[in-house]
Amino acid sequence: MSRPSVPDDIRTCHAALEKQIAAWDEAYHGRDAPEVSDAEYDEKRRELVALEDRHPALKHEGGVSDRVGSAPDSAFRKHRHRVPMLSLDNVFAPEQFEGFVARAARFLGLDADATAALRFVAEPKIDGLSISLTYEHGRFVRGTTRGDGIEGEDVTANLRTLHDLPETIDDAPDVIEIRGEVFMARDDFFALNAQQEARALRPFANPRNAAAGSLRQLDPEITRQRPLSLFAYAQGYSDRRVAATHFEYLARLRAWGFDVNPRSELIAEHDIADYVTRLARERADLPYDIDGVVFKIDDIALQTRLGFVGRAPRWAVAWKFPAEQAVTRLEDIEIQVGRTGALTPVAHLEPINVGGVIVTRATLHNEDEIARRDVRIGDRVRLQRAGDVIPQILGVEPGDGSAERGPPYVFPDHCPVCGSLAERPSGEVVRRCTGGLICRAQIVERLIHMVSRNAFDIDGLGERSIRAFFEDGLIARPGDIFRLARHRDTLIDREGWGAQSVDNLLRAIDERKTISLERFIFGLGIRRIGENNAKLLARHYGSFDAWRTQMLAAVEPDSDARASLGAIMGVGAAIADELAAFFAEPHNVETVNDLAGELVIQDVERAEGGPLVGKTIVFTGGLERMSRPEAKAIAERLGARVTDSVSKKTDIVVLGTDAGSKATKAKTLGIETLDEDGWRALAGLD
Ligand SMILES: NC(=O)c1ccc[n+]([C@@H]2O[C@H](COP(=O)([O-])OP(=O)(O)OC[C@H]3O[C@@H](n4cnc5c(N)ncnc54)[C@H](O)[C@@H]3O)[C@@H](O)[C@H]2O)c1
Ligand SMILES: [Zn+2]
Repeated sequence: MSRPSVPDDIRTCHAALEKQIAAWDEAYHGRDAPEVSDAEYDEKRRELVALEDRHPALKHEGGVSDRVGSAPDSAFRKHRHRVPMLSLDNVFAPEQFEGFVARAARFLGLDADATAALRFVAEPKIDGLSISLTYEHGRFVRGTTRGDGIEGEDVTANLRTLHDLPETIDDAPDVIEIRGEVFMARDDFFALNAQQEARALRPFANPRNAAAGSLRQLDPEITRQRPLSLFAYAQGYSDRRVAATHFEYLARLRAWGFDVNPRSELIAEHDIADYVTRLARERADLPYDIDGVVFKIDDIALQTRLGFVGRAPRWAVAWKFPAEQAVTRLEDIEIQVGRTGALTPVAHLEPINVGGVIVTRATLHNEDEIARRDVRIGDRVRLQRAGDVIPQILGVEPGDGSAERGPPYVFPDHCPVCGSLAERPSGEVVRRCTGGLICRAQIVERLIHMVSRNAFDIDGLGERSIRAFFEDGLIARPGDIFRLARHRDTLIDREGWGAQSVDNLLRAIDERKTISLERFIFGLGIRRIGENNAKLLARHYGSFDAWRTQMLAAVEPDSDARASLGAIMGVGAAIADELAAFFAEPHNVETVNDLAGELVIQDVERAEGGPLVGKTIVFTGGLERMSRPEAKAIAERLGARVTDSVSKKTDIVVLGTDAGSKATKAKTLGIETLDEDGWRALAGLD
């Protein structure tokens, strides 16, 4: 039977969705730093599944719709689970739960009575990360994360730092995998975030990410300092059956010394809805965030027969709660000015409890959103907290008409901090203060950015200190941070400081006087120059002097320097323009020079004695992931000589697409050839 063909545009759309979701998965599961809200993520995933339902030919082996989590991080030792670690299918309403039961009954061939006799274990669905614990002869030997469900990361040493984890278990099978959830209680999470902020480190988006980020540390000592908890709730591999039912298994886990959620209950189908209602009511009072209930068919023999399909077991399902919402009064709209001058509206709310968290601030996104929802000061607004810390305003609650509303909100066209004009280029949603160099808000935000973790990473110099030092005139521009030692006496006299903490701070600053070029570039906080671009620039130019010389030359729009800047793969013309605009401003150049004068900026490691030193290399055919000029520049930087034609003196020929006669010639002469991936690997680019 031939497969129905899928129109090209649908295929393209499907591929784009897969690519986007895979990237978000990697950010969320791999780096514990989600790039979008769960709601936005779930919507795209639903779109993908709907598309594949309509066009089954789109489904393919290893496709995103069947995938769990993301691949293990290479920084950890990989470990293959004996039994895969899966995700769960979701239901949101009673009919959907009935559908789940009906599918299981059909699969097992159960009649109505047998179906009615099914028992389920209900467990709160905690938002953490699942882990697998292997015990051999009763001793804990290995702990792993879920990873992509097949292979996880070995985090044994980190898990050993958890108080709730039994080191030994009695009367256990020779080999058993016990599964559960590592999570962070809500109060612990807020305390950790406050600590992160005080130290100018990035706060975590939600307790799940905080738990995952804390467990997936290369240094177990960091994990030890993080308040992680563990609930055990499932079994993986076992060479001997330890219980006939899941509920008995939970009792067994308790006897072994694991924490098992005390709200786990054994119930019949007709009690399901009641359990959901009860737990939803208790939700805000629980010390941890939950996003639903997990229901598992209790009989383990039936579980085994049911097995799994795609990315989820057939014998369990997650009943997801809607995101927590509340209604409160919008007291004010504050306009915050960011590092790059962006004006961001923040809602000030009459304090309200949303799912156990007192909320006083929420995001209003941007000017257009406020207008679209016609949000006005004094309105009663509906807000939602969905896993993430910062709640969103969903809209205005309809009033009863008795109260008069305030006037429509007018977004300011001047910076509230420096009074400069705030412009909004056509096609952009963000309005920006044009005061750049005189805008105190931008100056302070840049300083805060500069000392942050991925830039200069100065221990003990957090947002609060920067603001205070700036207010008192101790720091006015970046270079001043490295001249703070001159104010040692003044600092010691400050409230809450003392000789010792000041000296610690000065030492921490001193340690950062030697800095890598990429951190230096990133630390400048130039718009659009994030860590990735900073790295690309550093690698490309190699030294601070080379970089600065080229940036100054690139100010001229038609210069070679501008063209080659834009040609760096991943940089592009728009970013090149941004850098040029930055260096066109004499004050910026002065600031950069002043800062650099205080520092030792390290050159990017040249591959001395690397695989390309002294080699003659020829590129032929088209490269997909970089331009030819860039490839040439990289090869030269790594010590190679790049020529146009293949001869006996050629050492390496890199074959792009449609390589043609040079490929043939290389073959006749017996010269080493590489494809693009091989070239990237040799150059250390991947
Ligand atoms: N914002 C983003 O960019 C982004 C990206 C990827 C995933 N996500 C979110 O992650 C979720 C999907 O992740 P998922 O695949 O881990 O699925 P899931 O969280 O919906 O369900 C499976 C997980 O539930 C957990 N769980 C908690 N209590 C349990 C219990 N008692 N028994 C069994 N399991 C229990 C386990 O860790 C298990 O792996 C979605 O909510 C999605 O929105 C968000
Ligand atoms: Zn301003």
